[in-house]
Amino acid sequence: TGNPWGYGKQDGPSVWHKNYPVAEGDRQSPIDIVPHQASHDPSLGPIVLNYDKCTSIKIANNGHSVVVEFEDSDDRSVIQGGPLGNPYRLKQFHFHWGGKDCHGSEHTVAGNSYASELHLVHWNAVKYKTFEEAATAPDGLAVLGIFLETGDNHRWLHTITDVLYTVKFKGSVTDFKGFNPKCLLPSSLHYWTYLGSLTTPPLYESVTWIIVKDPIIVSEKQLGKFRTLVFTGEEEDQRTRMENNFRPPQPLKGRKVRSSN
Ligand SMILES: Cc1cc(C)cc(S(N)(=O)=O)c1
Ligand SMILES: [Zn+2]
Repeated sequence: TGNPWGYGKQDGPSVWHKNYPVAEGDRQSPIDIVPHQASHDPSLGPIVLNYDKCTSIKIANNGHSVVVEFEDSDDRSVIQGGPLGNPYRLKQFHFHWGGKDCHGSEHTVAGNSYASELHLVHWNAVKYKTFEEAATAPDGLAVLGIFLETGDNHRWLHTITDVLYTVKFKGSVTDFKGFNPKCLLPSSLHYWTYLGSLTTPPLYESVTWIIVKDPIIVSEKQLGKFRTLVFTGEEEDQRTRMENNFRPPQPLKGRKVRSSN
């Protein structure tokens, strides 16, 4: 029941390649985004989110992050436009964060980290029958990345931080209905986009990344509540705080990053 991988010295990003050789592949994520090297592509239209009918189901601690899962048996909540050739269905969202505010995001911008990064994960249900199948296809997933910066209190994030105590331990799950993640987006959806991978094992190279340029602002107190989660299960004697669950930037290997504008 041990963890096959983690974020520690012995099982962290620097050794993932031993069990997951794709870790050294040509389209790995995250990356450092250098704004002035991103090519502005006028053909890149706006990102369109249709989340009004989204159905959140539960919130869970999977031993790596805190995840909110959605009903994805039909096209009730999709992302489309931008670099995407068809609509992609919302499946879940989760976060990555640091032990201190100076780091925690996965993508960096001109070498700078944010305190946290929100990932809204979508899958190509037009071309693939299941999420699992899409997750192994080069055009299978689309992940919308939103940076979190500390400052004022975020007026809606409390809906999530108020229930984190119920999913403190790995394997815990709580009902979480009626949450629309649209409330976690910044006003402008200008973005960078590039072809990459899942940022945790199995690191499949199946993600079209759409990284929103503007961060959302959350308070240090709100972010601190994420750090009360633990990587370990209730039955384990270890209580390892869940923090620094981010992979550092990976080599670009000649990839182009495009900018919406
Ligand atoms: C393993 C894994 C699964 C999912 C759905 C999403 C990711 S990520 N962090 O690339 O968004 C990783
Ligand atoms: Zn993620």
